[in-house]
Amino acid sequence: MKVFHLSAECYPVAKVGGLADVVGALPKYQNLAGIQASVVLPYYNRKFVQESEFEIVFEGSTRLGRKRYDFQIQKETTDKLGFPLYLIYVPGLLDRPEVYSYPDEREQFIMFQLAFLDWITWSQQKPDLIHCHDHHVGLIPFLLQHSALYKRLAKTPTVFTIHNGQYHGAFGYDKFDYLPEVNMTYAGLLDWAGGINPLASAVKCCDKFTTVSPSYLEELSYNSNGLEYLFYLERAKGLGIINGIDTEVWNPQTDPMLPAHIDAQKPDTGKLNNKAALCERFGLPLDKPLVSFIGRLVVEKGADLIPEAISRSLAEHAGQVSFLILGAGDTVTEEALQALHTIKNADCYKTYIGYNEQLAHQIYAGSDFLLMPSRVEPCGLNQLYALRYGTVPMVRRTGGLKDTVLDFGDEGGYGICFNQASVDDICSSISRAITLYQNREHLDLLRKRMMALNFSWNQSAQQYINLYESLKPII
Ligand SMILES: Nc1ncnc2c1ncn2[C@@H]1O[C@H](COP(=O)(O)OP(=O)(O)O[C@H]2O[C@H](CO)[C@@H](O)[C@H](O)[C@H]2O)[C@@H](O)[C@H]1O
Repeated sequence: MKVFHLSAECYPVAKVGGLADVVGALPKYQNLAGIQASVVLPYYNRKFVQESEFEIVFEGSTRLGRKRYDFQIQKETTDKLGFPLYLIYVPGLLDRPEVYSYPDEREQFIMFQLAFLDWITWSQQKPDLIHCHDHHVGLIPFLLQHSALYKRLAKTPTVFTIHNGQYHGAFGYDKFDYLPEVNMTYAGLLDWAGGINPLASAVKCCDKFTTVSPSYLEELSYNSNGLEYLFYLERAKGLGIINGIDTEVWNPQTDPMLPAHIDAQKPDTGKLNNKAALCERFGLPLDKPLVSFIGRLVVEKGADLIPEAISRSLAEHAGQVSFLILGAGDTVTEEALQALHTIKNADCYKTYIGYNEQLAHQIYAGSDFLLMPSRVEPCGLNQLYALRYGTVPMVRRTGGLKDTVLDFGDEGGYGICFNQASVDDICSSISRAITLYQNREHLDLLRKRMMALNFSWNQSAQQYINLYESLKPII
């Protein structure tokens, strides 16, 4: 079975968040399970691309509005990521370093989709299925079925995975002419609330949509930034499949980014050595429980609550807990986190504003607790990395966090769970963390329990394959 994954991100080529981790791992595990899964990405002028070798496998040109663009399909020659990787190179549009935030982002992603469809149409390929990830490639299911240009592929099944239902990629009808000629009888399938909405269109037109956890599938019907009714209507087409993690990249016993490795059977020494290196780098005390946060500093992640929760906890538990934050995002939150460095007890607090992959690995390994007070969390990977690195996740019960973390107070549990994305709930979970840290035997038991959990991709990759198989008769 031949499947193309289409996405804006893929680790290690271009990563902004968890989408990259999934697209960089799922196809690898699917190939190991016996299907032929490839990844198609926009071309990014970044380190991985500069340091790898590519061959041109197709050249074409396609129209976007009034302009015609030449494009190339470049294939990485060695398949070193565990799957064939194709980049779509469009001089002047898809040839830049950043993944998002260009003023012509809309044009970039439409062009990406059109060039992909042109390529597989003109090169006479016959994929068994096309798997699209998030709104950046949400127009594919509609275009396949309702543009005469791609008629040959019209019956190709499509799966659409929602990693984040808050972002839809919507745009106005003034950009309608960026699309190729489509059958206007069906143009309503592009629409939501008077605009072209790629996420809504994908949900309407795909054969099956998936969410990255079962709980998130339910939540979309009451929290999806305006698409609630659509998700309610289309609920029979949805399936929740929990993300896995790439256990080769995220292996505490071999991870080259760590100063010390962690043995899952005897985690204490490895944890301590990692914590010592981290505390030394940031000037934090080694003998206090270290609570960390890693992620985009946005409202969805509850990042705006963190500054007040930290300042309150440092006042209530002076000298009993320390904090380390790694992230970038909303300016107000970044500034509030920076301002905390000047408060009383600030010697137990450090923040690093920016993106740093290696530091993230070191924080998962060297922290005692990882805080995730998310308002919305479709799956969450950070808690899975924390579990694998023996760090107790402190999570708000929502989406995938609810599906993957059991409170240590419950039988067989290992994490700290709370119900509200509020400063109060975060502070009480910090108090629980401090108490737990004082009971070293219990903490050691939880670490061993967490590190024995299996969140590898094997099972979820197979669930996707089963889903693909179930769509085959449509061909
Ligand atoms: N400043 C920084 N420096 C270094 N590394 C950083 C970083 N900020 C974030 N990261 C890394 O980026 C990834 C974030 O993963 P999440 O699952 O939290 O992602 P995100 O919300 O982007 O993705 C969406 O898609 C994923 C995948 O489906 C879902 O799990 C998730 O719930 C959904 O919101 C992790 O690998 C984390 O370590």
